[in-house]
Order: sequence, then structure tokens, then C-alpha cells
Amino acid sequence: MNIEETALKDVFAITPQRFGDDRGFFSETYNRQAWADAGLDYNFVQDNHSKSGAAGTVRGLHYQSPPAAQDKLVRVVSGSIFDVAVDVRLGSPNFGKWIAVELSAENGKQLFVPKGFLHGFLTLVDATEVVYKCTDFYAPNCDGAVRFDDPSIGIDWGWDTGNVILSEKDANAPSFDTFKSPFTYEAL
Ligand SMILES: Cc1cn([C@H]2C[C@H](O)[C@@H](COP(=O)(O)OP(=O)(O)O[C@H]3O[C@@H](C)C(=O)[C@@H](O)[C@H]3O)O2)c(=O)[nH]c1=O
Repeated sequence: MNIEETALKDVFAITPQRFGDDRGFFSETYNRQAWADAGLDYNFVQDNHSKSGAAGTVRGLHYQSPPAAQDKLVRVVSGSIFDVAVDVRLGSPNFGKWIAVELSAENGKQLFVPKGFLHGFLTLVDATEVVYKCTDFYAPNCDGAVRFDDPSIGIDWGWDTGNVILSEKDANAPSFDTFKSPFTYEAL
């Protein structure tokens, strides 16, 4: 497994090894021991799977507040996404900054998005399926969203943001200026 740092501290891109043969490939997409050996010890308790029918679908920017905050390990099993994390830890030197990584079924890349970050993605092709592991359970009362195209975050989605498919919740998500972050930054 190859672990790459991103421009945002604590967000990692991970590429598990693939063993190719005449049939295709085999890959361990998550191995708790290998993660622990790399100094990453997380207790993932829920796996999610979403399918978006059309390219240009945005899901995000989402978070769950403490005590149900989630670390997430995101990957794509069909199609591709522009996957985004935004640091919203109060006191972080990167507060309000974002990074994006293209994850696809083909490249097998994964993005680790820890607690304290907003997470969202744009599907780049039709019928894209995203699966991700979370370290806490879904808690609707702790669920929150911030507008994906908020100018004060300024994510360059590489897409006409006036022409995306959104859930009603995401279409009505609050602006970043009105968002009161429930997360604080603890430098290691
Ligand atoms: C996230 C979630 C949703 N649901 C239900 C609630 C709702 O009826 C339906 C669809 O939920 P949503 O519209 O919130 O789904 P979606 O917009 O795909 O939400 C997801 O977006 C990505 C970017 C994330 O990072 C995830 O953590 C999650 O917030 O599924 C669960 O039962 N369990 C869950 O863990």
C-alpha cells in the first residue's frame, strides 16, 4: 500500500497494491494490520455505498459533528469522482483550505478524510459507485452540510457549478460564513 501525503496535513491518498493476472486483479482494499503498521489505527464501523446515475452529480460538502464525528476512507468501484476535503478545524493553519484527488475504479486510489474535514465529491462519469468506510455510525442529528460552491471556500470543481445534480439538502446547505465549525485543531 502506497500512502501519499496531500497538501492538507492529516488527509492521505492511499493506493493499495494490485496483483494482476490473466483474470484481472486482486487487491486488499483495507487491511487493519497494514494500517496499524503505518501508524494509522482506526476503528471503522460502517461501510457505505452510493451510486449516482449521472456525471455532474455533487454529494457534499458533508460532516457529522461530535460525538458522532467520522473519519472516512473513500474509494470508487465504478466510474470516477473528483473527491474533496476541506479543513474546518478551528485553529488549524489550513482552516478553510481544500484539496481534491481524482478517485476512479481504474486507479484504485482511496482518500482518507479525517474528522474535522468537510467531504464531498463530483461524479465525472455516469453510473459512478462510491464506497467508503466510516469510524462512527450514521447519526442524523449530527449530520451537517455546507454549500459545495461557496465562494469563500472556492473549490475549483472543473465543472459548470450551475449545472450539477444535487439533493434538496445540498441545494439548501448553509454558506461557509454561517457554518459554526464544531471541530478544533490539535497539533500533534
Ligand atoms: C449518510 C447516510 C445516509 N443514510 C440515509 C439518509 C437518507 O435517507 C439517504 C441519503 O442520505 P444523504 O442524502 O445524506 O446521502 P449522501 O448525500 O450520499 O451523503 C453522503 O455524502 C458523502 C459526501 C459523505 O461524505 C457521507 O458521509 C454522506 O454524508 O440515506 C443512512 O441511512 N445512513 C447513512 O450513513
